[in-house]
Amino acid sequence: MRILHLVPDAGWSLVTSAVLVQIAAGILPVAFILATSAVVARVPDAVAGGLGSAAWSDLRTNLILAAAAFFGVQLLLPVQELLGNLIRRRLDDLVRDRLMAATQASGGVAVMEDPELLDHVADAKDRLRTEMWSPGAAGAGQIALISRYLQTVLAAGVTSVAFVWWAGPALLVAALTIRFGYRLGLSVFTEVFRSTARLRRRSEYLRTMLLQPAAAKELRVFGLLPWLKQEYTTAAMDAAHPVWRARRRLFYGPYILYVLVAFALLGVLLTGAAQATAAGLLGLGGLILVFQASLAAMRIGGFIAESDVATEQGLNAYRSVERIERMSEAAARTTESGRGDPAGLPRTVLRFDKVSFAYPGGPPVLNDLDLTIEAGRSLAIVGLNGAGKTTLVKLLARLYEPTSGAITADGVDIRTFPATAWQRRVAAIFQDFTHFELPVRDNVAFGAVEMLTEPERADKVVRAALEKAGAADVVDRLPRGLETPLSRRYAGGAELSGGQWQRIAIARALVAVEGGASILVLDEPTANLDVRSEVAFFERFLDLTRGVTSLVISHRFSTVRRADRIVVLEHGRVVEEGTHEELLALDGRYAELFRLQAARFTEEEVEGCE
Ligand SMILES: Nc1ncnc2c1ncn2[C@@H]1O[C@H](COP(=O)(O)OP(=O)(O)OP(=O)(O)O)[C@@H](O)[C@H]1O
Repeated sequence: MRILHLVPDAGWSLVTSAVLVQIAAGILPVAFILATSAVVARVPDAVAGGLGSAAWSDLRTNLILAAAAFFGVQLLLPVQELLGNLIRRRLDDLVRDRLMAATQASGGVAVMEDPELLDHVADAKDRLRTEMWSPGAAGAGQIALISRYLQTVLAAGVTSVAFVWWAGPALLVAALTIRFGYRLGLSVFTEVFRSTARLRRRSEYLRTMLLQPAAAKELRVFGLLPWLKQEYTTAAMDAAHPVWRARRRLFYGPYILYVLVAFALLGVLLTGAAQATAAGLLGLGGLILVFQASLAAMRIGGFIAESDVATEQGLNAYRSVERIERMSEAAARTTESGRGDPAGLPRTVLRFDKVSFAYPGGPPVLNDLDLTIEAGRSLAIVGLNGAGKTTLVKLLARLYEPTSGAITADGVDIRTFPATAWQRRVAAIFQDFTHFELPVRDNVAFGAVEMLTEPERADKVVRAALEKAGAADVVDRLPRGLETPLSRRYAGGAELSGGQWQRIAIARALVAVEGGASILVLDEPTANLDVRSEVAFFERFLDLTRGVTSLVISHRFSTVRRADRIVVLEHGRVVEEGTHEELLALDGRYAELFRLQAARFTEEEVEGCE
């Protein structure tokens, strides 16, 4: 029923045409059986009457009818397939759109990291890619059943009329019982298959690692290829074994039952029909009719290639899509329900007020954190690995929501704005920022994507940002300038170094500021820049972003010391804050870390001079 509700979305005219064709495809085989039996019944009289007799012309008419029914069935086959394919494609396109809309419904990313959601996404994506087992194929498969059921009912009816009244009901009960038993087995099997989604996801990940260039360097340098192949084989077998076991358990037994019951019932019916013929109660044509119609009626008990697996697997994929929609809608209700407008904020201050946060199922990362970020000033955050610096920024960008406490902009809780609206205020370049395999222009203009609708302005702004980020000369050297795709996988594409990519990302952030973002976050912005470039960048950066609220996370003290204020994060709390000089004078954690790093640099310099 679930899938049937979806079917009309393929378009009424298409669905109506497909249903009509299916009805014809259900009637024609029974017409063929009737006509061929009539042919057999008329042969003795026609032979006796000779050419030109009434019996002969009767025989000819029935032969023509049988031939017409036969060719009708053959002609309808490609039409059934074509209409089925159209329905499948249309429905799959719609389901694909729904899947994409669902995964983008929330401004937060927590739901996208939920393993349950990821299993459902993997399952739905897999099934949509196969086409044979997709929700669309399930819709088309349901329609294909019309001809099968119609044929069964008509053929059973024929046996009742032509032989004994109970033959038809007996055939129907036997065939449908076997069919529903088989379908039940199929649905349990599909559930078993679905439950292996996580195992299949792991084996798919290992296979992708073997095939894609991302891990090619490490796999070779560390000699991981044999290990990975073994691991992939094990993972693939772990995913396959439960499916194979279920297949043996659920299908072989019912299939044998089907064959036995079909044989027994057909044996009784056909022996009865043969005896009736011998006794002169049923003609030769009647015997052939009962024989063919009984076989046709029982056929529905077996496997129906164009429908069975597709409907079960497609339905499961559709359930996954519905589950994703429910999970994403629930997430979006939390992140997008605010109605406020954050335009122009913050004018004075951003505040973390007793903010605590833990990733789902994980230990606390932030504990009652209080932090004040003055608007229009620069703030640096330092702390050891895992202290929660990036997490703090993710909360500020509303990629996650605090477990308790609140983040406010000029005193207004930022949850009163839709997350997607608030995110337009924030330009963040994360440590693991995305290397879009797209032209330089897009990579930079994505800071304010609406700019791409005005190519001339976009080019001007992009060039200016590249200049400021110190990446103009890198781009000038590229074969197609701003048009160069940043990946060797495309003709005329180029691969950039880590530091060059970082400059591109910084330019992206500057474009975002130009586009109206008022909070600029740079997480380890200079980690890939050499020391001289880093110093030059920061001097320029502070000038460029004057008046913008900027947050910089860095392990390099040469970077953070230039910020207006510095906070030290430890165990999910701010443990020290002040200017570089104040924190040194405090002689606490910051001073200790600074001295450690300074000592290392001094040693390196001394060694370098020796
Ligand atoms: N998506 C995530 N899901 C679950 N746990 C996470 C996630 N991201 C980070 N963590 C955990 O949260 C803690 C803080 O991580 P975070 O990235 O905020 O630290 P950080 O201070 O930025 O560290 P680094 O200096 O190494 O970048 C770590 O223990 C990490 O394992």
